[in-house]
Amino acid sequence: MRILVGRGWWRGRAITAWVSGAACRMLPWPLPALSRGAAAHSGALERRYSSAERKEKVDMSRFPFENISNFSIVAHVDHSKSTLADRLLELTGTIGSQYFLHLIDTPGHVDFSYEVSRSLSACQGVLLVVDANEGIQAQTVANFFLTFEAQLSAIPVINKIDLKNADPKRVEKQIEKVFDIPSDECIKISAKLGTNIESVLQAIIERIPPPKVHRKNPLRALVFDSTFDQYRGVITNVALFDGVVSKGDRVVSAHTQKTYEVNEVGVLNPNELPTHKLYAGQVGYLIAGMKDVTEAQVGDTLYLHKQPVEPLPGFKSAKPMVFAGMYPVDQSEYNSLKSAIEKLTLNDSSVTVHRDSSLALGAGWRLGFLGLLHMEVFNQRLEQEYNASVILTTPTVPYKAVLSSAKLIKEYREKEITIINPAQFPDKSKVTEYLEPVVLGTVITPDEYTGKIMMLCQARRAIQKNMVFIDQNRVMLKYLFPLNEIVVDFYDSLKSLSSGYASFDYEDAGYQTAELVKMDILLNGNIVEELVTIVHKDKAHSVGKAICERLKDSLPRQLFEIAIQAAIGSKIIARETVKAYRKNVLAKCYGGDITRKMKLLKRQAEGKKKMRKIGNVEVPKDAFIKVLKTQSDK
Ligand SMILES: Nc1nc2c(ncn2[C@@H]2O[C@H](COP(=O)(O)OP(=O)(O)OP(=O)(O)O)[C@@H](O)[C@H]2O)c(=O)[nH]1
Repeated sequence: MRILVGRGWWRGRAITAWVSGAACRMLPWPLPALSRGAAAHSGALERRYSSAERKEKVDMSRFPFENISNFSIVAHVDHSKSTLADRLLELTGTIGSQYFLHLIDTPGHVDFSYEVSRSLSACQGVLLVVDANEGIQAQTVANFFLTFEAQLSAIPVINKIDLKNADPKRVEKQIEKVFDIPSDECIKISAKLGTNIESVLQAIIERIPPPKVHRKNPLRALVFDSTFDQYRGVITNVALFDGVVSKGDRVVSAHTQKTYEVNEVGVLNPNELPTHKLYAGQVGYLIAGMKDVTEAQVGDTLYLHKQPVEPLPGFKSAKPMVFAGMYPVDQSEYNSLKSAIEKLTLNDSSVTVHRDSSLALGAGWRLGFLGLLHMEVFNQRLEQEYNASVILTTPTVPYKAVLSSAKLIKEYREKEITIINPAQFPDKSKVTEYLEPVVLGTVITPDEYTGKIMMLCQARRAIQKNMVFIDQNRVMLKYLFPLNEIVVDFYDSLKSLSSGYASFDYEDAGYQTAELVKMDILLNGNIVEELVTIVHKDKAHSVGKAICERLKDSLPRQLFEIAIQAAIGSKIIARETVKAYRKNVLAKCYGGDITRKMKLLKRQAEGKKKMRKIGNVEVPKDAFIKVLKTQSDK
């Protein structure tokens, strides 16, 4: 499964940037002919620095905030954020400068919408890039609304006008209809050929307001990203809203209240370039002896020791929304996998890790991720960078229960609990209601697929909220989806129903009441702990049936009949039977070769050791893997 992932995602540089939050680049503005009102000009910053200059450090006071633009590029996958950024860099790198442009690269994907919102809060404007052939897609809409919420100026850029099928007029109209931006504000470019890129730079200067900041106030710096460097510790990306910071200052994290001494400040150009100071309005990096990224959380505010300030609004701790069990394929690899997970989480504090164990799969962990893409990327990195082979179980979502039992409330010390592990699912008699996470999904599709897509959404318990034609033959559908219904294969189904043309994106929409039940799977009357599942009442039968069928296909026949049952409480809702059979491993051994017979019997005994015994039924590890990995196929 892969959702909204473009090629660019896998480029070395981009993957780090997306997983950990954001990366930032600084663009010196090259065109002295352009000016914004009465902005003061204050010297030039050359793009290439001599080693002497590097040693001396750049004097950032030469850039008054009126000459600074902090902006970001947002776009649907493959609509060419990277190509445009490269073009802008190329163009700005030619001559001296009057303006200081910070391009803050946001992760873009909905899994990281909190990181996107924090990165955007460091900006005053965005370039909203739309492909001239594909037009507005679901991710364009999601990105636009994040921009709108952050009250930023959006500059629509229609890219790829060189394509044979480009229809910039149609896209202009879509932009006007969906985002209410007059079509004459759209800039039409070809990032590939470099056509009209100057107009984009000009629009950044003219249409994006300078940051509203106060350099004389005490320091107030937003942490909008952080990375871990083995030798230098945590490098935080900061946007200064007030004040000044320099090497030797002592800064305090508003979130943890820990104090640190600043060892280095600088800007990213695009590599780290140390500066004397950073001033309000500027975006740069700060190194201050933080040991791991949990000390520099996205959205935190840094202020000067003994000069506390009101923290910047919007801080949230990372909230995992998708959980999955992770086990080494071979238990002998437990320690190497543990060390790989530790290394990856050093750079990504939003992954939660709890030790877990399963009688069938051995020792492992229960990991929490921001979303599906986040989970997939983490898994891919384990495989690609650490050569790890893992079993990742079907993802689940965090449910909630509002307790009515005084005893349970006392035990949990709260009335509303979050349930990550089905074993903790409280009985219906002890709760007022169960809740499930929901998301507001946007689908954009050519009209001809609308009927099929609506049926798919209905089958996933989604409630339609809106439907509009964004042009003659493209439809935008909005649905409220239970998160659980899209975590497994929704995106793949949508793509195959629409021959690849529909796009999908979603945003967090809180929790809704749900009729949830705990479903047990029994083998000859004994509960299989690994397969206990929380499901919606309406889906219990189909999910239970699918698990029973899958188990039937993967359980070897044994000397006696095996009843596979799905049950809610004492009520059986699905059943399959594996007929009795005796596997005679000696069947093909004619004659009296006793050593060969012994060998075959020994191998059979070893095979049995790998089985997990449930009651009198022996279940091979592979059967668990098959069921756990595909449990929510409907
Ligand atoms: N024809 C044409 N192709 C373009 C243009 N700009 C970018 N492309 C191509 O479109 C594809 C995607 O461009 P990228 O810049 O990688 O897009 P991106 O948005 O950064 O991609 P992700 O990081 O995957 O989201 C690449 O194959 C580019 O060469 C353009 O103006 N015209």
